[in-house]
Amino acid sequence: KEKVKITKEQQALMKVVVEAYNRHQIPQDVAKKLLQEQYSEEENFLLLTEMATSQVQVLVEFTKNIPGFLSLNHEDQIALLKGSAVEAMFLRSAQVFSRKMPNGHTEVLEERIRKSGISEEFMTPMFNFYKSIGELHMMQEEQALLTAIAILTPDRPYVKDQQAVERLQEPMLDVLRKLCVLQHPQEPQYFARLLGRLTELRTLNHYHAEMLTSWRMNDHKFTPLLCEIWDVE
Ligand SMILES: O=C(Nc1ccccc1F)[C@H](C1CCCCC1)n1c(-c2ccc(Cl)cc2)nc2cc(F)c(F)cc21
Repeated sequence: KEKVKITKEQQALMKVVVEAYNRHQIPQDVAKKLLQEQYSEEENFLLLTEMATSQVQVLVEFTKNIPGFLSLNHEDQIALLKGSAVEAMFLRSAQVFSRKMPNGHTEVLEERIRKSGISEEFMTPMFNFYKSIGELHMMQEEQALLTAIAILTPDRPYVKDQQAVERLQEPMLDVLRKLCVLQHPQEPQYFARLLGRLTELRTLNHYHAEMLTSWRMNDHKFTPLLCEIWDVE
């Protein structure tokens, strides 16, 4: 059985990505807000657009710290950000949802989200994803690397130099694979399950524009940044 070993360079890569991931976290805690009180559908929509707008700004800062990203072709940098912003938000939401909370809090949080204004048809796929992320009990190194791997997806629309993106994504996949073997020795399939979540994440991508435009309220206002990043308005 070959002894899996994380090299010095891989340690350094992981450190950079995890520090960037932890540095660029959402300032105010949306879960705490939602647990404090029940908001109207309009207030929830406004909260979502504020959270999502700050999440995009945070994502850009995180991405700039991914080794090699800033050396990519500039149009490709934009294509990768545009292609992954919604996934990064759902991944972040899933991580927020699966955080250990005092008894009963997760149920209240789920209830508040169910009543936030999102139309019923999207609840099942969204909560299935959140629960499947929760079951993985991901460490923050895994969360950070998985987010970086999602951003560095070579086959996003309009990416010209896919090989250059692959060359950045591969080292992340290598260190994540080793980390999974070392942290979850009893679960040889754990790495594959992690990557499977990225596939599930892409399906949520299809729904996101409709989730927003079908929000139970009229006159949906988006920030200019969200109009750029999300396919709305
Ligand atoms: O703020 C949000 N997500 C979010 C965005 C950026 C960074 C961190 C985030 F958590 C929204 C709120 C907004 C206010 C109304 C309820 C949903 N949100 C979603 C979500 C996100 C996007 C769509 Cl289209 C549908 C639901 N899923 C959540 C699960 C949670 F555990 C959570 F705490 C908040 C969550």
